[in-house]
Amino acid sequence: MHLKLGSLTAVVVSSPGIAKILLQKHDQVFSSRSYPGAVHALDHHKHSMVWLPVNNQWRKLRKICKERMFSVPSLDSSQDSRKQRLQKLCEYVYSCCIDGKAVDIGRAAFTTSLNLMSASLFSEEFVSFDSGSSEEFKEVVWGIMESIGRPNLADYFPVFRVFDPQGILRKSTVYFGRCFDIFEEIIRKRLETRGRILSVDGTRKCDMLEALLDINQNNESELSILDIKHLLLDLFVAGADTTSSTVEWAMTELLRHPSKMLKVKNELREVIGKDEQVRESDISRLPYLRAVVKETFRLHPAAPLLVPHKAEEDSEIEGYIIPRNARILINAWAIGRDSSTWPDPELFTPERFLENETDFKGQHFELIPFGAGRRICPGMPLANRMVHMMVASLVHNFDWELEGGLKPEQVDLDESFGLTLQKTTPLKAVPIRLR
Ligand SMILES: CC(C)C1=CCC2=C(CC[C@H]3C(C)(C)CCC[C@]23C)C1
Repeated sequence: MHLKLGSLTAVVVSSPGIAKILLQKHDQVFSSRSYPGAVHALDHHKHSMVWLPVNNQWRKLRKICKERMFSVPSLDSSQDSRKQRLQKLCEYVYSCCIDGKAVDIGRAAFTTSLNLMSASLFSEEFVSFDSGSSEEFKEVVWGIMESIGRPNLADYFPVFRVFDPQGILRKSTVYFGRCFDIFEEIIRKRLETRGRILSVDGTRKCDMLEALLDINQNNESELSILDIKHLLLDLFVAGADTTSSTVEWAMTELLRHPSKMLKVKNELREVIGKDEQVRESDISRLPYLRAVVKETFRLHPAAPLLVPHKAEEDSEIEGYIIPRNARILINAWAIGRDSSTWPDPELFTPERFLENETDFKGQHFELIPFGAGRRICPGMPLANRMVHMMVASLVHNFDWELEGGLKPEQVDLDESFGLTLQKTTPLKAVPIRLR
């Protein structure tokens, strides 16, 4: 589809075949980014792995993510601190259970996602479920999502850019600045303790910040402290709301289909054991849980149009002319509901993934919630663990009743699209203690 958005030309791709051509076969021409004006805040576009074109700086950041932060050994080493944060989620849900209070699944998952990210990055807790302590960080990330998510007139009519008519650039600059202040404090404290620990060879933390500071301390030109702050900003914005909205959609679909909820519960009870907790290494032994997550990614991709690509030069694809500088939107949402690819696309049927090996890791273009090709989401390995572990913990440790005696078929699937695909009415469910 070709859209004229003000002075911007957009091309929307809604079929797996064309997505494969743009993201894999001809990915050189299409692997740059077309980005919203807000990304200029604090010159983020000059440092951000998400928004940089494919150049040496971009390759360097991707290499650090792949080898030092999201590799299996690196993720395994921060597994225990994530486990503690999941324990906190279960304690919070348990407290609601005792009070007979409903849980806002999306909000609880957002807090947990932030804590799982900060556990992996800094091995420390960031936000708590009740308001108050470091609520500020939650508010900052929320604010960034909100300000970037809103359509910006200046993006479609560049002549307005200098006026910043909706104040989006100004707000983003304030939010980014507050984020950087928080990161600066964490980095300063860590550099101090690192100095002491290295001298008395105490137990160093094994989190991603250690890996980043190792690189920075060895070769400042390789990765500056400023680069680290921009990278942390990308990771939190990319990893928090996307993970929590996916968990909320998964729980929504399971509450709409009690028989599927029961199948996940039974699989967890058989494989893990009634009184045991799920571990990240168990995920590969839980095929039905994995099928539920894949079906959630198919119907409710957190970034329905992925991250906008840009055509570097005029090109012809399957007879269509894509003009230079066109904004390319890959419609992962439509691809996941394409009736010529998926039988009964509207039905939530995880069973469809039990017969075949279709996966979401970028090989199968009919399921690309993380994108594909060289710009595929670098955080996918961590996202994969967080989503499976949050759904498994909520389902394995509690039974759930819909608030206000709502019937499963009454749970609505309305979507509101900000930056990520939000559920319009937050999912509220009452936890019933199993044991
Ligand atoms: C402006 C910066 C902080 C920023 C980084 C990453 C992102 C931003 C907005 C859109 C957002 C999603 C597409 C929802 C998921 C991946 C990360 C990304 C692309 C905003």
